[in-house]
Amino acid sequence: MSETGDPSDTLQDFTPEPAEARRVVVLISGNGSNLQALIDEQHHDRLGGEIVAVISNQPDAHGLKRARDAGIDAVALPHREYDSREAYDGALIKVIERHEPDLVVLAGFMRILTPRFVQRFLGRLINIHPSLLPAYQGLNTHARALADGVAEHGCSVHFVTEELDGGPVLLQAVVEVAEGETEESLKEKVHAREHLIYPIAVKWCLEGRLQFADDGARFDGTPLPAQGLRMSHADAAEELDEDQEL
Ligand SMILES: Nc1nc2c(c(=O)[nH]1)N[C@@H](CN(C=O)c1ccc(C(=O)N[C@@H](CCC(=O)O)C(=O)O)cc1)CN2
Ligand SMILES: NCC(=O)N[C@@H]1O[C@H](COP(=O)([O-])[O-])[C@@H](O)[C@H]1O
Repeated sequence: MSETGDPSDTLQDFTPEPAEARRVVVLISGNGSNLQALIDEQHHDRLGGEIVAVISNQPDAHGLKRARDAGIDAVALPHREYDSREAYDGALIKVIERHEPDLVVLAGFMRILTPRFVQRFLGRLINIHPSLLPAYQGLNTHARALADGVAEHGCSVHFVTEELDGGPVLLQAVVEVAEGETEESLKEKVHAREHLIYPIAVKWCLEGRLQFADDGARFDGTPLPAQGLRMSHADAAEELDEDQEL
């Protein structure tokens, strides 16, 4: 972890440590199904690192139970106990830094982060968003996509920047919107693909294959297109299965 805080320093100095030494902190607010997908990959030694803490702004988040059941440090840090977003983010930074993460992963973390927080972890802070960014930034993405009658929807993994859901996209997965699709059925389709691509994105970030740069993101040193790498269901399953064969 670079002391300058400059992401290019952080990433250029990023020499992949052995997998067991790479440390991940996950931030959640709710159910934690994406967290569970990461935990499951870790248990199969396919995550490329270890989840050392799970932190939730919602003390009753089911994801905290998932963390405890997996023997992972589960921390409730209620945002309602702080007078301002800045005060909360300051406390959140301290809790995270105690765990010395190589990567901070937002997995259904429903708080807009302050510039101070983003700059502290820029380049090693990622999020999964339930749309094909740059479409449908923000909340209620499935309902908005259905209301617009789009034929395709999906999910995106991106580096987190100060611009809400505007950071460089790393991976995307596309789902077809069927006739008669409901918000719930579409959410389930997208969730299933999130659970495939997020562990892959985390692994590739920890390995230094996905890297943040001032002009976007890179995969194995090559600049990524604006919508990142599109991963089909088969691509993602193969990537995970390949590791399974190792
Ligand atoms: N500075 C950034 N912060 C966050 C980003 C980001 O890219 N830049 N990604 C989001 C994740 N996110 C969508 O993927 C998201 C989360 C929360 C909200 C939001 O409006 N939150 C409200 C509270 C909503 C609630 O409690 O239900 C708020 O913070 O006031 C929008 C988008 C994570 N943060
Ligand atoms: N804007 C952020 C956002 O909407 N994130 C979305 O919250 C869900 C969390 O589910 P989970 O708690 O079961 O992982 C996921 O679908 C994720 O894409």
